[in-house]
Amino acid sequence: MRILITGTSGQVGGALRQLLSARGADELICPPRADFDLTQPDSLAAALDGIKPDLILNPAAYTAVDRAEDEVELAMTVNGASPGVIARWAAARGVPLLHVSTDYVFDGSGERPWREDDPVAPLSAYGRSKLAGEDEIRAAGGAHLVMRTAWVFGAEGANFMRTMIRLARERDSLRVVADQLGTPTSARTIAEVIAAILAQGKGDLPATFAKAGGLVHLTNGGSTSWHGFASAIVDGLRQRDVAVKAGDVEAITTADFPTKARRPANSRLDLSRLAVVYGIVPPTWQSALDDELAEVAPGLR
Ligand SMILES: NC(=O)C1=CN([C@@H]2O[C@H](COP(=O)(O)OP(=O)(O)OC[C@H]3O[C@@H](n4cnc5c(N)ncnc54)[C@H](OP(=O)(O)O)[C@@H]3O)[C@@H](O)[C@H]2O)C=CC1
Ligand SMILES: Cc1cn([C@H]2C[C@H](O)[C@@H](COP(=O)(O)OP(=O)(O)O[C@H]3O[C@@H](C)C(=O)[C@@H](O)[C@H]3O)O2)c(=O)[nH]c1=O
Ligand SMILES: [Mg+2]
Repeated sequence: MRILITGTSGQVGGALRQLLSARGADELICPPRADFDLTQPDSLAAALDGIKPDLILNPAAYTAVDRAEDEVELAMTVNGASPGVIARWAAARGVPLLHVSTDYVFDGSGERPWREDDPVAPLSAYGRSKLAGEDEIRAAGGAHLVMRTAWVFGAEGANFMRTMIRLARERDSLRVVADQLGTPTSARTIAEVIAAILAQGKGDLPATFAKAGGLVHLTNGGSTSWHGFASAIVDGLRQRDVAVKAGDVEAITTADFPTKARRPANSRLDLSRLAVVYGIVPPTWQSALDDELAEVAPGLR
């Protein structure tokens, strides 16, 4: 099978490329941004005609949450309009599309984890742009699976774990918000779950996507706050004998840490559908963090 993977210089695309190429069963086409530019939706149909994929995996996105507040149109084009073009191309040719979306489509109200059919109400320009992408894909009417994930981290790429590692080694103290709850999710876990679903879909991927109604939540197991995540990162570094300058991580509130974009207070995603439909129960976020720290720690000692 010819699989197009977008965004392979990013966390999720990179992990997908690594995992699927190690399995060696498929031909992977991983264009750099210059050859598949989501800021240019009008160029994508011709690019897709040239690539001729049998399956499209689309993790590429505009992911700068605060900057999106000042680049609303650009974020909308990359995260909304372009996925729409890809989805219509795919629907017209019977090519299944797997797309990655976000917890930031929710407003973060309430106390329980968000289910797939709960009402969406994004608080940020990034969240609105990702919701637009979801809507475009559903409207295109082809075989699709939108996977909403959250708080993506890993040994590579720009992410909160790597930011905290850098700050903990540079600064005397860390201050991190304790009133936003969610689930850190490793890019590796996301790639493994996607690969497992693709394996289940061998022969009839559209039916496998349809079993979930085209939408499924996917994070690691458990939940914490950004403060809890930061504390676990610092503890994990110490346990691995990495010198850390910062003392305890100070718990602060969202009001103490002003940012351009608003973020959901309750970002936890309910994983029941993933378990019921696909029989997949991802590892806990602590176990995923352990795996990533094991990879980076040797280089930090
Ligand atoms: N990061 C997170 O915490 C979360 C992410 N998500 C979603 O998961 C998906 C993957 O995120 P993640 O891997 O972390 O993202 P990254 O920011 O690590 O990577 C984004 C990728 O998209 C590519 N990209 C950005 N703009 C364009 C463009 N105009 N044309 C082509 N390619 C482009 C980037 O390429 P380049 O290197 O050229 O910039 C990069 O390869 C995204 O859809 C995101 O919305 C969901 C929840 C949490
Ligand atoms: C760096 C830093 C951040 N924070 C806060 C700000 C924010 O509320 C929270 C996380 O900060 P970040 O900027 O890393 O997170 P953010 O960029 O909002 O992460 C989001 O990215 C997009 C792409 C998604 O889809 C989401 O699921 C989510 O992962 O931590 C602190 O409290 N102290 C700090 O020193
Ligand atoms: Mg960020």
